[in-house]
Amino acid sequence: MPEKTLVSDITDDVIVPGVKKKDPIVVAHAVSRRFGGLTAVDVAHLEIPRGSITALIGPNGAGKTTFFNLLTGFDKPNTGNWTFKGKSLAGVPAFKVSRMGMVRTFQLTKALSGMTVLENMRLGATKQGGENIFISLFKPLWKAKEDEITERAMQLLAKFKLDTKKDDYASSLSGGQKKLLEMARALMSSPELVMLDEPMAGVNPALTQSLLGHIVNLKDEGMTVLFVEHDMHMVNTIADWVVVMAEGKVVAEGPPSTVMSDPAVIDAYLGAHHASDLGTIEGQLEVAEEMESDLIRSEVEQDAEAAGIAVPTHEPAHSTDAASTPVDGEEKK
Ligand SMILES: Nc1ncnc2c1ncn2[C@@H]1O[C@H](COP(=O)(O)OP(=O)(O)OP(=O)(O)O)[C@@H](O)[C@H]1O
Repeated sequence: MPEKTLVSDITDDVIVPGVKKKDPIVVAHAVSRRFGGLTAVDVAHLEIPRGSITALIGPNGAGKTTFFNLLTGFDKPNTGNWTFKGKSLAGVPAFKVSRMGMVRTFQLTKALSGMTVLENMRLGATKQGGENIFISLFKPLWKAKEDEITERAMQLLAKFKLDTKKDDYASSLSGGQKKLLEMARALMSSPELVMLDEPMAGVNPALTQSLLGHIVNLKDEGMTVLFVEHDMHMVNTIADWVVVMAEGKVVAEGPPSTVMSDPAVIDAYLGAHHASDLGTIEGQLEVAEEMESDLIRSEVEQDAEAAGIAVPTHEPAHSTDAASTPVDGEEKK
């Protein structure tokens, strides 16, 4: 079990959606994005705590990926502003955002299939020598820069156990290995905030533990992590803080233990009209069966175990078994 950041290190305020953090790395305010008549994102206020692991959860279509796209400059909002390390990022294009230390991965990996693993890594390096006209004129200067980039790439590949695959085409990697490559590539720019969109989706169970370990390591190395995930076991295990979105809005936030049993969160997943009494273990078990997902499951399991009630097993909404592993990393978003 990774060491969790104390709630008192994150905030001293009463925990409500939009609560102020002691040391926020991102502060978003009044951010909205509409697609025709649909408001996909409508975040009144959200602060992401520095040096912690924050999970962004919510039902399908809640606006999580769209919010990621906005923060990282891959999409433009209709309204709002946000800062990263105190600097305004609204209107800053994606490549500049990553240079400023905020990088992201995608729900379906964007490893370039026709390039080798090492070439993919080298693309992740920012401020390459060839981009500077002065440096590009002097071979010793750009050669030294190139060597430095390759060395860093090889160090990261070794860490992610992909070094023996450096000359393989990215297309030959499994879904999980592509996720690892994407994470390793994101680290080429030495970011301060790493944003991961569904890091566990399509990953073979054999690699999930390794991926979890790598995410926890990012925090141990001083980085802030923000990740979107449907796998509630993962959220419970590694997140210090959980933000819940529904219909574009932040409906709840807090430490995993309280958020998972918050009726507003259960409503967000199930709709407001369900009969189960969430105040009882039996009621929680009914909800767990009804929603057919992992939400609140680990909480319920712990409570049920304590009360000696058997918990029926089920597949998570977003299966992580090998059968669901994408053949190739072609992106949907
Ligand atoms: N480019 C687009 N054009 C039109 N509608 C879009 C576009 N992108 C997203 N949407 C809509 O915006 C809403 C939010 O989508 P988004 O992908 O952000 O949700 P999500 O919470 O990431 O969902 P999931 O968990 O399924 O990935 C959805 O209703 C989606 O259909």
